[in-house]
Parts: sequence; structure tokens; C-alpha cells
Amino acid sequence: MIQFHNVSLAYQKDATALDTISFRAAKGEFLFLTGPSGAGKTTLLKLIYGALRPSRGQVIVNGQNISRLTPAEVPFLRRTIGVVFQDFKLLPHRTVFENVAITLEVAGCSGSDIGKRVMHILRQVGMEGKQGLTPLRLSGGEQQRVALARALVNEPRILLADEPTGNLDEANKMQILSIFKEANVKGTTVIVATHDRRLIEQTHQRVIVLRNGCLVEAGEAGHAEEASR
Ligand SMILES: Nc1ncnc2c1ncn2[C@@H]1O[C@H](COP(=O)(O)OP(=O)(O)OP(=O)(O)O)[C@@H](O)[C@H]1O
Repeated sequence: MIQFHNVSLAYQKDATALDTISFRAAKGEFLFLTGPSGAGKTTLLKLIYGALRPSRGQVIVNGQNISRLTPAEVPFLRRTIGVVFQDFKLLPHRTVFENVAITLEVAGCSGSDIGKRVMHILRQVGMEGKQGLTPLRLSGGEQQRVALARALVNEPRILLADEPTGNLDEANKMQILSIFKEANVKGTTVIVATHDRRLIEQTHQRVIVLRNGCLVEAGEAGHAEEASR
């Protein structure tokens, strides 16, 4: 499902953010991406959803080579990937409902379908009753849940989450983690970038460790045969 072959990424000449990274994530796998600040976690996620193209090597997502996608093909790739950004990227003047509905509107769903699905996912993340508020009236943790709802509402094939529990207390962290697990059980491939060692230890999932742009540990592939397809 996701394959990196000797991938390097330099934002500028002589400033390598990722250096010769190779790994595979199988369909339906759940893995953590960790490493110190500046190690390259966000950069790696950006390569998966086509926001960056590798300077060298190949990134293959859903069987497509990211470097070969035309600008018109990128939105189709993105519709299969839900992303929870580190800074949430919620639209400040739209309501919670509208922020989540956007994913479905872009995918061309009908109005009544959108209403049902948005309310269902808002219930799942514990945000029912707050659908009419704008993000500025929400706490950091609530904004994080809305970002998660927006990423999951279209039942993506891949979920990428960048520090998704940063602002949360322990109880809320566990709730978010259980939402990830539920999506994963339904078949979504989940990649979570985090500094949170406790979160990683509690879940016993595969861990990829980056340091200074290099992959220093890739864990065990959960579904090796599927990964090689
Ligand atoms: N847009 C950019 N232009 C230039 N350099 C960048 C850019 N974005 C990131 N970098 C550099 O690339 C390296 C990797 O950054 P990245 O954001 O991927 O790290 P990270 O592991 O996600 O860090 P954090 O845990 O702090 O979010 C860092 O040295 C960073 O300074």
C-alpha cells in the first residue's frame, strides 16, 4: 500500500530532511513514526499525501508513483487519504459541521448523506452538540477531535496523523487512540507520527524511528506478504 524505495528529500541544497529511506506499510497496518523534533516525520507524511515529491528514490502509494502523478491526479490520491495535521488546519470561520462536511462535499456526496455521516463521526469523536460552533470557540483538544473527524468521515484507505494527541490529557488520548484502532479494524492503514513514548508503548504496534532524516529502526512488518504485493 505504501512503499518507500531509497527516498531522499532536500528542501534546499545541502539540507537533507530525509536520507535514503526504505520501508513498506501493508494494507490495514497500524504503525507509529517517531523520533526527535526535526527528524523528518512531517516530511515523510507529506511525501505520502503528495504534498512533496522525493528528491531521489520512489514513493508508491496505492500502487501509484507519487513522482509521476499529474497535478490533476493529486486530488484523487488525496481523497483516499485522511490527514490530521499538526496545526489542525481547520477553517476558522466555518462551523464544526462545515469543517467536517468539506471532505464529503469535495468527494461529491449528496446533502442528506453528508448530514448523516458528519453527525455520525462527530458522535464517535465525542463532539455531538458542538457542530454549530466555530473552531475559535473550542479547546485545543476539541479542535483536534474535529480535525480527526474531518480526516475519518470519508472512511479513507489511509489515515495519517501528525502529533494527534499533543494537546490531550490521558483520558482523551486513549479515546483518540481507540478511534484510530476502530478505523484500523475496518481496514484503514494508520500511520501516527508522535513523540509520545507512552502512547506507543500502550499499543504494541509497529514503530518506525527516524533520527536526523535517517531511518534507524523499522520494526516488524505486520503483514509482510500483503506489503510485497
Ligand atoms: N518547508 C521547509 N523548508 C526548509 N526546511 C524544512 C521545511 N520543513 C522542514 N524542514 C526541515 O526538515 C527537517 C525535518 O523537519 P520535519 O518537520 O519533517 O521534522 P519532524 O520530525 O516532523 O519534527 P517535529 O517533531 O518538530 O514536528 C528539519 O530540519 C526542518 O528544519
